[in-house]
Amino acid sequence: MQRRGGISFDRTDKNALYIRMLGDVRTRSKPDLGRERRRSSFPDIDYKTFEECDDSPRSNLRSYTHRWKRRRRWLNLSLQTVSLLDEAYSGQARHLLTTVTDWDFDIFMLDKLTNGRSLFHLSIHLFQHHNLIQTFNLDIVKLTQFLSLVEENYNNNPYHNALHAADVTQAMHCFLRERKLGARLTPLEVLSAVVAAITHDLDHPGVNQEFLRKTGNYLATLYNNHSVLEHHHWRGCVALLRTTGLLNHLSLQERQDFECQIQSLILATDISRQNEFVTSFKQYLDKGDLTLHLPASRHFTLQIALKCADVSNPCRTWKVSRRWSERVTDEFHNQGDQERKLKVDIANSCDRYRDTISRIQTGFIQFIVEPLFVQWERFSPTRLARHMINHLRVNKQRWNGALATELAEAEAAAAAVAFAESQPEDVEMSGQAAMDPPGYRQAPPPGNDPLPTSPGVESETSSSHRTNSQSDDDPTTFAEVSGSGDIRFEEPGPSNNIPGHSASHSGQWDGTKLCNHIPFVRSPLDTYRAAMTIISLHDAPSTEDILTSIQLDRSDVFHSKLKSLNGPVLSAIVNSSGPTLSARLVDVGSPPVEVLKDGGCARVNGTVGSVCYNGSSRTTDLHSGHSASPTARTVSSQECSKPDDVTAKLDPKADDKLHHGSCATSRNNGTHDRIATWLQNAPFPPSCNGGSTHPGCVQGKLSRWTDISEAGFEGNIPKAHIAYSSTISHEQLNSTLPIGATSCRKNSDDSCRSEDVKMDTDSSADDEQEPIQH
Ligand SMILES: Nc1ncnc2c1ncn2[C@@H]1O[C@@H]2COP(=O)(O)O[C@H]2[C@H]1O
Ligand SMILES: [Zn+2]
Repeated sequence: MQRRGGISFDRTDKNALYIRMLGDVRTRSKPDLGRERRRSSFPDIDYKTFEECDDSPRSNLRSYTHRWKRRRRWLNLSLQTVSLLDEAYSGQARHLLTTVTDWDFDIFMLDKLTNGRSLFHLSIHLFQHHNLIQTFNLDIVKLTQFLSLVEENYNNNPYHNALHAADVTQAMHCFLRERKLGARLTPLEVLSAVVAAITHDLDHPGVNQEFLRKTGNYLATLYNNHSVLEHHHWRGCVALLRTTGLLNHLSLQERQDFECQIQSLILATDISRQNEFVTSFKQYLDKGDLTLHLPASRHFTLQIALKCADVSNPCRTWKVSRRWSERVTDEFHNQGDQERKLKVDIANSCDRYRDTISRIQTGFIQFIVEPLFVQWERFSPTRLARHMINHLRVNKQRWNGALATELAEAEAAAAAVAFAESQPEDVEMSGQAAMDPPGYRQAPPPGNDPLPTSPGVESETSSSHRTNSQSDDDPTTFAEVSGSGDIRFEEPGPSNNIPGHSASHSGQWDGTKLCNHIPFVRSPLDTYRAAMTIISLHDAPSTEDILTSIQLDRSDVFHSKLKSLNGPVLSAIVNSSGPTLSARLVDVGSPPVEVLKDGGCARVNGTVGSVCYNGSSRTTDLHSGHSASPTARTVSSQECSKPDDVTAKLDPKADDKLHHGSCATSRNNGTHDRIATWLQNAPFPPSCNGGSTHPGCVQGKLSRWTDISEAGFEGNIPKAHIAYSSTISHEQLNSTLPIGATSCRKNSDDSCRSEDVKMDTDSSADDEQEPIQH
C-alpha cells in the first residue's frame, strides 16, 4: 500500500485502482446515509471502488458478472479471516485496538480507520480478548454474520447509531476489566454483558418513547408504553441470535437463560428507571450488601455497569465528550422539529429554540450522570473511576461556563432590544450602536476553549420572538456587565419614571412595564412573573440566578421544562437585599409532581422544597414521623407581633421553626383555612410603614394570607402567590395579580392591608384580625 496525504492506493490490478480517501469515508453514523444503504453487509467504500473503478468497456451482462465475481472473491476473502479490516487501515486499526482497555480510547478514530465499522471490529476484538469464541465454541461465520447484522440494524441517527453502541461496548469492556467486578464474573456473564452492550440500542428510531406514544406508533402499543424502545432492542437482539443460530449448540435452557439475562440488562438502560437503580445501588453500598459471589448481585452490578456505560459520554475527554453532546442534541432537536410539524407537545430537551446544548448537558450531567458515577466510584474506587469523574467535572464546568455565557448574551440581547425599542423612531442609529445601550458592554467570554454552539439554536430572546411592543413611557434599561460577568441593571434616569411610581423608589423601576420587552409575555400572570424576574435582576446574586429567572419566565415552556429536569421543583426566592423576587429551581431529588407556585412549597420523596429567603434555595428533609403533608405548616398566633417566635410545624407534633419565606396555613376564625408566605425583613412600600396596623404587615415584615378556598391546592401544593413588591404600584400590582393571590393595598389612612384579589369587597373584615389557630 502506498500513501499520499489523505489518499492511499490500496492495490492495483489489471482493471482497477483501489483508492481510499480518508475524507470520503462514509460513516454509518452520518444521518444522511440512506436506510437502504445500511442494509449492505460490507463497507460502502468497497462497493464504491468496485463499481466506479471498473470502467472497462464490456456488455452490461459481462460487466455485471465480472463485478459479481470480483465481489464474491472479495467476500470469500473477507470471511476467511476474523477481521474484515481492509488492508490499508487494518494495521492502524489493529494497533488502536490494542489500547481498547484505555478509558481515553478514541472510538471516533476507530470508526474512521474501519470505514464506519467500529462496532463490528471492536466486537470481534472483544470476543477474542475475553476468549469467548473458544469458551463457547462459537462458529466464526455465525459470529461474523451476527455482528454484521447487529451493525446493519443500527439506524443512521445522529446519536443512537452503531457508533454509540461501539462506544458503550468499549466502556462496558473497561468496567469488565475492573478488578472488583471482572474477577468474579462467569464467562456466561461476560458474554451476556458484551452482547447486551453491543445490541442495547438496536434499531433505535432516533426518537424517544414519548414520541412513539404521542404519534400512535405500533411499538408503543405492542409494549404497552412500558420500556418500549428497550423491549424493541432486546427483541431485535434475540431475533438476530436466532436467525444466525449463533448459540444453537447450547441447550434450550441455556439459550433461554441467556436471552433472559440480555433482556434484563437491556431493560435496565431505560433512562426513566434511573432513580430506581441509583437508589438501590446506593442502598446496597450503604449497607455493604453487594456481595459479588451471589449471581443476583453480580447481575445487578452488570445492570449498573451497562447503565454507566450508556451514559458515560460526559466522562470522556472533553474533545470526545463534546462530539457526543453535539450528536445527542442534534437528535433531540430533530425530534422536536418533527413534533412541531405534527403539532404535538415538544418533548423535553427537544426544542431547538429553547434547549441549547449547554442547557441539556448541564442538566444531564447534574441529574443523571453525576449521581450514578459517584456511586460507581464508591463501588469501585479505582484509578479508572477517578479518571472518569475528573473528566466529568471538567466537562461539567465547561458546560456550566458555556451556559452562563449563553444566557448572559441572551439577556444582554434582550436589554439591547429593549433599549433600541425605547428610542424615538426619528433618532437614527445604525449597526451595533443601535443595539448597545449606554453603559452596556459585551460580556467577555470565559477563558476556556471556544465552546460548541448548537446548530440552529437561536437566542431565546432574539427579536424574532417578540410579541409585545413598547409604549412611550416605558423605562429604559441599561445593562452593564460587571467584571465578574454578572449582569446588573442600572437605574433608569429620572425622565423614565413611570406614572404612579413612587419617586422614593428610584432605586427600582416598574417591572410590569419593563416586562413588556420580554417577548414571551402573554397573559397577566406571565406579565407578573416577568416583572418579578426583571426586578430580581437588580439584586440577583449571580448570573446563574438571573438566568434561571429568565428561563422560568418563559412560561410557555417552563411547565414542560420543569418536568424535564428530572428532579428540580420550581420555587421562588426573595432576595435578601430587597423586596424582589427571583425564581430558582430547588433540587429535591426526584421528578416533581407539580409545578410549584410562587411562595409555595413542595414535597418530593421525603424532601421539602420551599420558597426561601436570603437568596438561597432551601430544601428540607422530612424526617420520618413528620406529616405526610409538609406543605401544610402551622404558624402560631404570635406571628403578627413576634415574628421570630413563629413556629412552624411539619405536623402538629413537630416543633420546627417556620423558615423565612416558607408556607404556613392557618385557620381564620375557625371558618376557613388560609395560607401565607412568610417573609422576613421585606421592606414595605413607604405607604405601609410596616407595623401592625394591618395584618399583612408586621414590624417591617410581611406575611400574606390567601384564602385557601380561593387559592386552593394543586395536588398537595398550596397556591400561595407572592403578591408584594414595592416596585410595582398597587394599582398595577392588582391589575396583574393572578386570581387567588393576595395583594397589599393602600387603605385610606395610607396603611396597607392584605387582600385577596378576588375578594375586594369582603376580605377587609377578615383582614382586620388574624386569629390563628393551631
Ligand atoms: N450527553 C448527553 N446529553 C443528554 N442526554 C444524553 C447524553 N448521553 C445520553 N443521553 C441520554 O441518555 C439516554 C441513555 O439511554 P439511551 O441511549 O437510550 O438514550 C440516551 C439519551 O437520551
Ligand atoms: Zn444507549
